[in-house]
Amino acid sequence: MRQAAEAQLLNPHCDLGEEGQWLPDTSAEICCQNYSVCVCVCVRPAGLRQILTDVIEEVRQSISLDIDGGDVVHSLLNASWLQSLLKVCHRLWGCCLLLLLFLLNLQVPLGSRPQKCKLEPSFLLHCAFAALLSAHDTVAQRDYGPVLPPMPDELPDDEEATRTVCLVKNNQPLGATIKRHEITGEIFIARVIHGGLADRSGLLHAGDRIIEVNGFSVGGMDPEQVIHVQARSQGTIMFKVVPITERPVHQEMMLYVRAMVNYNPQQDPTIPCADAGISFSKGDILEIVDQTDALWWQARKLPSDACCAGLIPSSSLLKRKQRELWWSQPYLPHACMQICKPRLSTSAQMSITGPRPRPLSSFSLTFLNSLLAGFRRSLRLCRRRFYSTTQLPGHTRCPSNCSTLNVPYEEVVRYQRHPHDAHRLIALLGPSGVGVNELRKRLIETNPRLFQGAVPHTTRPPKGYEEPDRDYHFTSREIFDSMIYKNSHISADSPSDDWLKKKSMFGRFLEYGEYKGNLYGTSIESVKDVLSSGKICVIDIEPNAIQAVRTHELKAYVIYVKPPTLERLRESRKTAHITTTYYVNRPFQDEDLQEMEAAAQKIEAQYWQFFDHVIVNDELQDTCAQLLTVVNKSQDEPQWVPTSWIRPNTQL
Ligand SMILES: Nc1ncnc2c1ncn2[C@@H]1O[C@H](COP(=O)(O)OP(=O)(O)OP(=O)(O)O)[C@@H](O)[C@H]1O
Repeated sequence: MRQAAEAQLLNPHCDLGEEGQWLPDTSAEICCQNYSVCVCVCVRPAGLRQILTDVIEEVRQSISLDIDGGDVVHSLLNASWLQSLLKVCHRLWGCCLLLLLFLLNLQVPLGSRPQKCKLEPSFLLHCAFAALLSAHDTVAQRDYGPVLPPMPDELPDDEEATRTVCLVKNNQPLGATIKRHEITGEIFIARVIHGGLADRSGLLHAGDRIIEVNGFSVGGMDPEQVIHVQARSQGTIMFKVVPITERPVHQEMMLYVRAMVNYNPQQDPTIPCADAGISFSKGDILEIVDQTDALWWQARKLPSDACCAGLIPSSSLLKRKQRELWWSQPYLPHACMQICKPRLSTSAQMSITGPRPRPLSSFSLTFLNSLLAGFRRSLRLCRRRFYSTTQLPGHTRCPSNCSTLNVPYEEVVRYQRHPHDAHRLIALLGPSGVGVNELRKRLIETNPRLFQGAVPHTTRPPKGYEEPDRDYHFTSREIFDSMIYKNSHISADSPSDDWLKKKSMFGRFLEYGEYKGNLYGTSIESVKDVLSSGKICVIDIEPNAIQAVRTHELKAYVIYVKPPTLERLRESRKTAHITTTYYVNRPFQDEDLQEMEAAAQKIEAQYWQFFDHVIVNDELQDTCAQLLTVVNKSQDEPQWVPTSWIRPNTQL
């Protein structure tokens, strides 16, 4: 029984009773002997009671919090205490099953039992109960080992309590890093990696001072030499440590983030241990399991079944790194600034036939410059021109506006739309010519009762066949300008300015632009009108409008339409036409396809982290089918969304 108990694999993070301690992992087989402090290794009923009490308390706290139900369930199911409880249940169930088998055996009529079953059922039952009672007595009397040598009588008062920990090496790393004290030169355990071998042993902690490794004193050694000694050991490895006296209380909390930047520990000279780091790319979801260290957090990349976490830079450290990198780059105006000026100048370069746009008033020019974006067919050429002429952004110098510099990790939660809630906005984007409009059109055609576009605003007069508020919201320039102003300056219900309040009743724009002297734009209100009618609103946006749609009220699901390889583009677009002017479509030329590919690279380099889904538009029919599936999933299945959408005022 004792051996069986010693071999059990239980979670070391849950204390089972005051003196109790989870048994170590079998794969580590820790033998714990202490020269002056006795470490008890047992499983006590009090411990189980404690777990159950914790469970009830945690559930009670979860209920009292006003948070998303799915989030609570997800947190509960992932909680370490539940995992521990399941392990306990698993083992208890194993015992019960054994007992049940004996009892069943007893129920079977003697005649029907196989001949080879020689033992009488009553005898088997007796043995089982006897073993059970004996195990109970053993545990109750605390008659378990290893039996430690008696404490020496004459122990000096200043004798330090030490702990000897013996781990059996397997092919897993130890899961701990060490460091040398700058002044004393002593070697300490710097950090224990969550879920690693050392962590699961429960016997090595950050702050423990290492005295010996495999019998060798580490006094005067460098951390590298200590690691060398450890690496040379075969079979088992033994540490003699002075345990840290006051272990920091480690509060385990669930935190999920979306990475807004790429990170590779192998290219980071400042990481304490590159092998302990994990790499991640923009858009990856990370589960932060430890934020104790202000500089280096521990995390898992999802989806993952790895129990061992890895090191990642903390939010503040990553911000600092991004800033340093940014300063080291050659100056490039940031896209959020570039997007304005080149647009105006390129539209001039483009020599679009027809009257030139009338000069904007200084008022509208200022605000148009701040968020100029193309809209529909009229400005597709501007988009194409813009992406083909601007530099690849890389790390551009715009510290105040660049979101990746300010928020390297975006806190996220799993969100499941309630059937009675408004649908999530579907925002499609991609390089010009890739097929965003084609896909949007086809999606709406599949079910016009469910899918609908937003009605745009324009300052141009209606054409004969156009119906106001169905084809366009035809507005005056004055109202359009006030909506642009509202975009930049006033909150939705600023009471101070009656004039603006009256003029801006149409709300703010997601994006807007000018073509041939007329303004065009998509307002948030137009999108909300569709959503509040119970339909799914499908719009196409410029990449720089992503931030405007990623809000609590619209909860946009952003789908990036990516071109296939150049080879496949040539093949699939043989009969397709590209829009060159308002009136002219012509077949794609190779140059168009190359421009599309280059534009795609630029968009991906800057905005990949915001894409909820990426669809490669190769075969049109296939892409349409994929799009439909993805859109349905976006509404019906849980998705990672920024925490601020669900719990405002959340910041890392
Ligand atoms: N997968 C595809 N295979 C073949 N042709 C396609 C495919 N996707 C789109 N097309 C065609 O490519 C052309 C350009 O598509 P579309 O107008 O939708 O581009 P876009 O992304 O909206 O770009 P822009 O805004 O510049 O027009 C259209 O003629 C469309 O029918």
